[in-house]
Amino acid sequence: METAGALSMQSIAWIAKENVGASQRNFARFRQSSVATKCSDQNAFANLWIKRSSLLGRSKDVTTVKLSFCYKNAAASTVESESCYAFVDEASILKKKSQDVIPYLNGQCLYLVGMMGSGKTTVGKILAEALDYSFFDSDKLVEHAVGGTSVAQIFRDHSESFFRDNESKVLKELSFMRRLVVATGGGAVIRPVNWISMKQGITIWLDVPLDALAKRIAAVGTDSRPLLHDDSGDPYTKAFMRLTDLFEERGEAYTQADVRVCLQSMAATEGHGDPSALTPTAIAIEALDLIKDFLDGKECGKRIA
Ligand SMILES: Nc1ncnc2c1ncn2[C@@H]1O[C@H](COP(=O)(O)OP(=O)(O)OP(=O)(O)O)[C@@H](O)[C@H]1O
Ligand SMILES: O=C(O)C1=C[C@@H](O)[C@@H](O)[C@H](O)C1
Repeated sequence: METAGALSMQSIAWIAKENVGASQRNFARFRQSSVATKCSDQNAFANLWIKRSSLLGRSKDVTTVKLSFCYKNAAASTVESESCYAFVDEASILKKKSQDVIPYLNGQCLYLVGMMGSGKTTVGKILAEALDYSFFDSDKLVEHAVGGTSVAQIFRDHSESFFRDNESKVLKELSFMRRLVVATGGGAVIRPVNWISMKQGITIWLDVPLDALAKRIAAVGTDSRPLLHDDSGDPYTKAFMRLTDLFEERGEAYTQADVRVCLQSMAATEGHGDPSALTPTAIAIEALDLIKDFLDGKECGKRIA
């Protein structure tokens, strides 16, 4: 179709959530005036349908785009329709979303909280690069502060509470800084004093189902994770059992975060239901969306008050 050919790749390289309207199975309608203006017939208007998974930034390369045209005076609502392929790449989406969120952030730090293995380091580094922030891992800072030994060794040579005291000191020092993404230790949320430090910035909970966490941890082993290492059994089962206990103790604490990135919900929105299929970049993109919503809400609150 001639008009479908007029749809430029540029026009769909970026899909803002607020432009997404009604949805069909696996497709979402994308309202964009530039598409309609590319319609050669002034009496027609266009609907652009983009594969839903692309909206989460998951499709790395090609996505299906359906373009349908409705003529204002026609009896049938849709008289022409065409499918084509377009490139929607995660990197451009991440870049665009981070540019959008930077003015709202105004240099505030981001603190990633979540269970061990939830991706705080992996997603944190992606966010830091996209926002042109510095990345810090609080576990690494504690290791450095205690003379360069590993977290596991600190637990062995000293105690968990010695580790936690140093973790609180590190978080307090970071709270005076700006333009940082901090991956916190999985247990940082249990001390209220740490929330006072982290709430100087924006707190983001990476909420990953325990089953997916146990799979990730089993894949890399539990040597570096002292709280998981002592139990016996196969790596997946011992990780899953211990994570379940820890989550019972801490689940509530994570809900204090300003923003919750729920991988189960993301996977459900994508239609496949598998949180393990979500890329770290897609998770970072979702985090940026939610951070912007959170900061928008704060601004609205200020205006209303
Ligand atoms: N979205 C993802 N999909 C698949 N694997 C992932 C994803 N995010 C992280 N991983 C993998 O999971 C493991 C744990 O990730 P990462 O170190 O980022 O988590 P963490 O929350 O910082 O962990 P910890 O609190 O124990 O330091 C790594 O092997 C990483 O490559
Ligand atoms: O979940 C936890 O309590 C921990 C997570 C790691 O990041 C480390 O901070 C340490 O192993 C404790």
